[in-house]
Amino acid sequence: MRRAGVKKRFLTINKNDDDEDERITFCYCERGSKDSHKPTLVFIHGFSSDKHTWLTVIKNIPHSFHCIAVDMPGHGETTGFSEEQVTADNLVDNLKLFLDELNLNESICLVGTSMGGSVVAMFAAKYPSYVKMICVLAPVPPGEEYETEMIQQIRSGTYNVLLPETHEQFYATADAMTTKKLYLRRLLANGYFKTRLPTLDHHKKILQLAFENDYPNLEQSYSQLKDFTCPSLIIWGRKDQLCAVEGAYYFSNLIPKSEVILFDDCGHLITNDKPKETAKSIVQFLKENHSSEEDSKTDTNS
Ligand SMILES: CCCCCCCCCCCCCCCC(=O)OC(CO)CO
Repeated sequence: MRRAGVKKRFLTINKNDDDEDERITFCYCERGSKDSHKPTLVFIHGFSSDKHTWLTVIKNIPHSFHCIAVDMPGHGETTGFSEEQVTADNLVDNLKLFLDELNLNESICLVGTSMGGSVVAMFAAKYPSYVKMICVLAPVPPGEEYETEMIQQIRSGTYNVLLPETHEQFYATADAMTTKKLYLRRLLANGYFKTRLPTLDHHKKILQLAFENDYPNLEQSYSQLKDFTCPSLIIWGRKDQLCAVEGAYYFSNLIPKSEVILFDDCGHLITNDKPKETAKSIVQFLKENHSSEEDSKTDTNS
């Protein structure tokens, strides 16, 4: 792998022994191993992105933390899904399968960005016992109240800032999504047009279906978070043009034990614009919330 200590792994799951079509292979990056004293950090990327988006953050997290960044169905090197299967419900349930297979079913901190943040929020609403804490970075807020011009343009088919097709559009996307030039350089270096253009139609289809089927139900899908009692960290960039920063307060009003951090000079791609600050915020949040619980355990034992 590109960074020291981070290994790339594959995990195949047979959902149905009699049917090869129901075999899925997750690809993920892992650093360290499970530690009974600390929650494992599991990272979920956004739409048309992949596990590598987290490397900038993970490299700023102390090595004592077990970290996993997984490619979600329909993305990266995870295989075995058709576009129609990449729905919010499926992403949530397949994430559960993945975690079950790795025995990570009670003490994780689930971290997600953008569409991945939405998946994390829905996962916590549906399977609260799996998580100790969640951290969402600019998840998609529900409804027209929070709808930005960019979301409107994507939804109406006028212009899709998330899937640039020409160099000109690519620069416009970089300008709109990030305050740092790094994003641009990294993607160009990786050959954006070589790696992304072949998947363009595939991602167009996934996004179109998400807007048709999942977007109208977001409020409903998030609603159970009102009973979610685990500590939740909400991170947003003040210069986010895609998911309105006011969404941070939608989530903090919904989730009982939540905390908001807003970054100045930060666009929608938080892992690109504020990798160090994001890592620092997550680690501090983990320490504050996890150690207090350990302390109280020690107190009752003594
Ligand atoms: C298929 C599951 C549906 C889940 C629920 C979400 C439903 C609404 C999706 C539409 C809104 C899409 C905006 C996402 C932006 C994003 O993810 O940005 C990436 C860069 O492209 C950041 O890394």
